[in-house]
Amino acid sequence: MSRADAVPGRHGPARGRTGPPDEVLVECRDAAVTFGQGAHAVVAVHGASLTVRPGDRLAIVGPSGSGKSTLLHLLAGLERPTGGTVVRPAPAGPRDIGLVFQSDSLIPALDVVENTALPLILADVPEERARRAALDALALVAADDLAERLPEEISGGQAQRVAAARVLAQAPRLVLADEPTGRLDHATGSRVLDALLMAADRTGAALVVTTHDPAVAARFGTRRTMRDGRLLAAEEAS
Ligand SMILES: Nc1ncnc2c1ncn2[C@@H]1O[C@H](COP(=O)(O)OP(=O)(O)OP(=O)(O)O)[C@@H](O)[C@H]1O
Repeated sequence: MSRADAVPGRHGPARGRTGPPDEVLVECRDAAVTFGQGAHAVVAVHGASLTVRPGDRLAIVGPSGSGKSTLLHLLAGLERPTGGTVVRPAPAGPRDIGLVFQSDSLIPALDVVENTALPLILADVPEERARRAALDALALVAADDLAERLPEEISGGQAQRVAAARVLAQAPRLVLADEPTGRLDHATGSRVLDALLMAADRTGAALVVTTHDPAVAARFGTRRTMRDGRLLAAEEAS
């Protein structure tokens, strides 16, 4: 597989926790996922090959049910391939992969700022520093006014912004976002996307999103289309 199924972003030089230029964060080699068995088997992903390196900006596009989320779950290590392999050359530590998923993943008993700071606290960042980083990240997605609220007191779209802020605060090397703007109006969606792209530029992270939205995909250096579980060839931005 050649360099850059996903190419580096166009948003300036990467800084932060960068590694060697050819470093691979995660690679799918002919990776497949079949759910169920026999007559009920659904092949969600057919033999996908994809390499993600620091600084990559990749949008996986395609219609509902085409396998985008399943591919993202493979990259995240949340789904095991039923065929082929997914290789992660360096073992992923607690702060190495940041996930922004469709389903609400906030902890009900923690308020918004505590939820946002949680990955840092789990990685032993001192509480006050973690809280400040969380508030900064919430401000980036215009959610700092929600800081003291519980998840049940915010809307689904606001929860999506908080999930994005949590990843921004964590500053992981690989950010995987499943339809990060799916439930947001255009202006708020743009703001979340700006924040994710800016944070990834700042830290040198790779950013991989799934999306239905061509306007979102257009902001990414590389677009890969999923169709009926098949990952089509790269279409690189000019
Ligand atoms: N846990 C599961 N068990 C059985 N089938 C599943 C499971 N998860 C996904 N599928 C099926 O696999 C296929 C791909 O689903 P996937 O969620 O990856 O698509 P998607 O492109 O992300 O869709 P959407 O844009 O609607 O989120 C679909 O046919 C779906 O019904």
